[in-house]
Amino acid sequence: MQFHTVILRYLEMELKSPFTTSFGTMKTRPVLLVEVIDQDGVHGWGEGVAFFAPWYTEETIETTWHMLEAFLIPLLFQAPVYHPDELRDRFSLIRRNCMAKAALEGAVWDAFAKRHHMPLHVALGGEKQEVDVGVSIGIQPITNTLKRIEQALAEGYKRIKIKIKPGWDVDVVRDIRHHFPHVPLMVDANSAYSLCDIDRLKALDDYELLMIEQPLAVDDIVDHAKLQAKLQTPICLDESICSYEDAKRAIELKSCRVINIKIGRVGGLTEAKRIHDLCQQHRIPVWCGGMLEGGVGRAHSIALATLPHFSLPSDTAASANYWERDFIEPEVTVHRGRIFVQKQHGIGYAVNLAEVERRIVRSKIYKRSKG
Ligand SMILES: O=C(O)CCC(=O)C1=CC=C[C@@H](O)[C@@H]1C(=O)O
Ligand SMILES: [Mg+2]
Repeated sequence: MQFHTVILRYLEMELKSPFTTSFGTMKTRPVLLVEVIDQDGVHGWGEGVAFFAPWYTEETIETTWHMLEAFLIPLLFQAPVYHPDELRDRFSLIRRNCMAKAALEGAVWDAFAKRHHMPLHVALGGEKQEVDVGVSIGIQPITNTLKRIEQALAEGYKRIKIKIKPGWDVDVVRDIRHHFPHVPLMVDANSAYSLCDIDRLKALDDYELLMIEQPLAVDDIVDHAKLQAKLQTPICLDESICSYEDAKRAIELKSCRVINIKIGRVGGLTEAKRIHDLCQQHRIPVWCGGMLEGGVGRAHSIALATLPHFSLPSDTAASANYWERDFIEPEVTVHRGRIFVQKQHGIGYAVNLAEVERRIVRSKIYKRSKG
């Protein structure tokens, strides 16, 4: 495939309700849509998942745009792509900037699958026809939290994740367990703790949590190993794992017992697959994390979650969990906690350009120069 056109579109999406984590509250979600077009007019779609501010990783929507414009799109135009796996090497000239790489690589994967007349999940080697789904609930007053959990369970979600931070942890989990003694429950701290908080984290061992996600700093896999040795509850790493090498080190050091794989955080589907395969070899359970994506990003995550070793519910809730109206057709729906994987070629969902236009902040077309 020789790509000759890339279109970047920056949208702002209003969340149905604000989402609060240990680092702040989000009401509006910026989305960077990437469209690639090859020599035969095959289109592919990708989504950049960075936020406005660099509080989850160091990337933001603006740094992503810059990296794409200044470096990654020129690298894509430089030579044909026979298989999307090649982009991992081609982009390795650029350090990190994983979300920028993943946005463009994802669009190429979609085009590749469409060109070969197959659904993206088949192109990736995925086998499942449906994926199990959980829901992630932001920090909010306990009565609202309990109500949200009840509603999510009524909708069939297979696992509940709540966000915690120091001062919003053990008491909340105790309350939840009181009302929902047997619900599959986990917590996500987004790095809000240090080893000094070990007693507080150990107190969570009493509540049969599936896992504690990213309790310590993003670069603290050594401390995570010390913590995991003292906790019964499995630690799941999220922000700490940005590559295959990170996953390898975390497994060797026993820093975690579960890994959350997010396509954007690890630099694309090819790297996500490598981490999946590594975890499969080491019998480390994995699940597909979410970034409050729009429909295109969610479609990529659903395809990834069909790989055989994704054994725990994904953070890929229904479109209606986040938006009044998503910009894909059909929207993502969840039935009894499962998403049925689309059979159409590529990501399996069409981009609704009218819905995209409604939210557009700016867009730009990049053309390959001839010769
Ligand atoms: O997309 C979803 O539903 C998952 C939402 C979620 O839990 C997260 C989204 C974005 C950043 C984080 O706060 C968080 C996570 O860490 O997994
Ligand atoms: Mg997380």
